[in-house]
Amino acid sequence: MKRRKMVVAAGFCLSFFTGTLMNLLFIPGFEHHGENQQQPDADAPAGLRVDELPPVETATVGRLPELQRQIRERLDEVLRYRQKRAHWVGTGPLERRRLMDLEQRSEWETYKGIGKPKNDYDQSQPTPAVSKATKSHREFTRESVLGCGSIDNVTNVQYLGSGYTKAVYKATVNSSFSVALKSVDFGGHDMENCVKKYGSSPDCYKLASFKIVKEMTLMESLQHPNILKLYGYCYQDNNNIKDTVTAITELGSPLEMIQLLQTPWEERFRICLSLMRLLYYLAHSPLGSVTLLDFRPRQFVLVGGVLKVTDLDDASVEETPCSPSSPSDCLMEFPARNFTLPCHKGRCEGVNEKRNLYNAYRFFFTYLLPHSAPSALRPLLDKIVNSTGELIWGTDETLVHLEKVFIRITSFPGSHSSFSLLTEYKHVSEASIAAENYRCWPSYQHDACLLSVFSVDEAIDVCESHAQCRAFVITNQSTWTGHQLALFKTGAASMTTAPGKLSYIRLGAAES
Ligand SMILES: Nc1ncnc2c1ncn2[C@@H]1O[C@H](COP(=O)(O)OP(=O)(O)OP(=O)(O)O)[C@@H](O)[C@H]1O
Repeated sequence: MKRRKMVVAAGFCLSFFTGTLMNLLFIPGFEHHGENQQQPDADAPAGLRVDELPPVETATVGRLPELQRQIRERLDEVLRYRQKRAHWVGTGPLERRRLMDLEQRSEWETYKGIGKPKNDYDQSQPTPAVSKATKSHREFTRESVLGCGSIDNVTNVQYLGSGYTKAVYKATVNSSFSVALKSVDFGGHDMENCVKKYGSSPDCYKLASFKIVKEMTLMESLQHPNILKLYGYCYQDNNNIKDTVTAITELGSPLEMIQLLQTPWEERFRICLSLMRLLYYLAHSPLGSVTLLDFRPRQFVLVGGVLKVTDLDDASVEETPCSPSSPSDCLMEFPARNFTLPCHKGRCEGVNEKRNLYNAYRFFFTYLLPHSAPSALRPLLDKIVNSTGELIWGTDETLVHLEKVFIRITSFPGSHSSFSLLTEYKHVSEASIAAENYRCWPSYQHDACLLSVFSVDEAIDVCESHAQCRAFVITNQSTWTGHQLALFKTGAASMTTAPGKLSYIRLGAAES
């Protein structure tokens, strides 16, 4: 943690003086090959200084074949995904480029070819726009594919987060387009532990960078609205490490569970529905049934209220092998309970989708679904939560039930609606109430009571249920489900003209 902060601090100090991303963060991938190499900086964290690493000790030399074996395994895994993808569909531009690289290299050499564009461009593709800074073979930029040239002059760089292996930064490309830049965190736990054990920074980098390469491969192979988009990548030398990789992806905001618990139910439901649509896709993906082995909320981000998975380096398509005579082969263990799945044709049946589903239950559904849900939907939601918690349903059936909830909330009034008291409210068209706010929960606005309602009837019922409510405004905004947002008020003295808005004042309520 301390080291992480050092990296960030050093990065921001440097950025202040130079204004370039390269100097900013020491993100691998921003040093120009062939240009003046960055001199080791006194402020740079030790983990980044390959030239200052202690010599490889005799004790670590014997362990290097082990490190090479791990690198080899990661390479093989990426190649397997690539083959599956190639069998499945014609390749996209990024993938095509990588496949061309792979074809032309010896197998062992391929680790550094993955993701790296060749010198010459595929003639069947439009000529890339090569900027002044994109003269080396490391550069490629196409209309739809970002490369090193696109991130040379990024602005507004901000540290977003880091995990065991990677560090992620937000940056603006062309002063207009925000992206996330993901690279190996040289000061992170993964690199630090590896270098401590094996003493070889370039090899440890290679091992760690395969996580990014795998993630990029999966992002390209698995195209879904709930999987973060890969915009491109950049391979460049960084200090003494060749071919460091930076993935350029869609930008999201990290998921904060505490914050989510305070958001209106409709938004929480949206996240659960997004997640279930993702799990359905993963269960039937072109690569096979994909499981997310590391399924914590921090592996997801929100993009405009939609949940997207960002961390794919722990995704797997391997289905646990089993023998029918050994039921424990298919034991799926979680902290609070275990499940034993059937063994079918030598594989634990549905293990990948069931693992995802139970994780969705324990990290998301149980917290986000029932809590302050409309009462009319409670039976259906309780059934979803119970069935996923017991793994009674598979992914398909769970999605069907969540889609049913979605249809109900978009077609029928919410739970509040019981009977109309419309005659007890005075209706004023083209009017809003500027002040007289009070707070309620769970509001779309922290200092006011802004709730989603299906109809005026429902807004009246809400107002009747709040002791402070004397009036409300039906705004011209709506939520993602199409429900209107209504602003509840303690009075109507501050009423003003407001085109498109409707105010309702409780009869008998003070208007002045
Ligand atoms: N595209 C993105 N937009 C916004 N934030 C992101 C994005 N990608 C990742 N993050 C944030 O950066 C953090 C680290 O990214 P990531 O999970 O890929 O790294 P990691 O080293 O694999 O982490 P872990 O130890 O969880 O496996 C994430 O927890 C997330 O909060």
